[in-house]
Amino acid sequence: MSTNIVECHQITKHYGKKKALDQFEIAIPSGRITGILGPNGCGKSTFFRMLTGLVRPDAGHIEVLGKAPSWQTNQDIAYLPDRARWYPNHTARAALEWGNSFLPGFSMERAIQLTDYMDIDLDAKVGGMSRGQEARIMLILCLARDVQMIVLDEPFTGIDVISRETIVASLIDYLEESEQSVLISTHDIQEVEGLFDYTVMMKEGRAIWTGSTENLRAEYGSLRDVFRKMYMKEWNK
Ligand SMILES: Nc1ncnc2c1ncn2[C@@H]1O[C@H](COP(=O)(O)OP(=O)(O)OP(=O)(O)O)[C@@H](O)[C@H]1O
Repeated sequence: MSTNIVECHQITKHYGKKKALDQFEIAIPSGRITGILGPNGCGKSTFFRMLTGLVRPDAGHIEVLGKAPSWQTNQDIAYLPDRARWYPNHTARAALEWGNSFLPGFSMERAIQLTDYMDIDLDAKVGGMSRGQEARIMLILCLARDVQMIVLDEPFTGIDVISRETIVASLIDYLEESEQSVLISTHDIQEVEGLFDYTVMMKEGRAIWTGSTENLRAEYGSLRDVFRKMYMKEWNK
């Protein structure tokens, strides 16, 4: 198998007349925490849905973990869709029990450790939790799986800065021990800048920069500066 977990060549995807991905070209190495960064509507979720076999390209070629994505990809990838919510009347424990019954590679032991680590009361109902606590449960459902790849679509949206800092710190600590490859999309780089060791910058359905975050910083300054340039259309690459 190649050392890249994801390879996309000349991917195009339309929704009606709207072009969501435009000759999208990318190679993502394994074992990294990769940030997929870009403004609203640049195609991040479309790319993630394609990785998990939920959408197909109109043209081009995609390989994930050395194979074309399909419904079986669920065996190898833990995917957190954007705007994912859990049933409000269920407890955190019920969410984990569901994960244990239905998600391939799920470890109840690891899930319980993570709830302890992320300070979640197992007997609390999700409906009575804060947005940040619920987000942690959705993350735990992904992180407790022994899969090669974890894909998190906008996991920090709507979460306040303090909770976000806590979640990011837990993620960094937890993933340091792991050999899993993690892809995280965000349009808001505040407080997550230290999380990514590999970065893909997207704009208007294209990957406009891909490489180690260290190289990106050396070339252009902080991710925040790069982002600002993108928004202000100063980016000519
Ligand atoms: N099911 C759909 N039907 C029609 N248009 C869609 C659909 N899904 C996405 N789009 C459009 O495709 C483009 C890319 O959307 P996508 O959700 O992939 O971007 P994104 O970068 O994830 O955005 P955000 O950060 O706002 O979640 C947008 O213009 C969006 O409106």
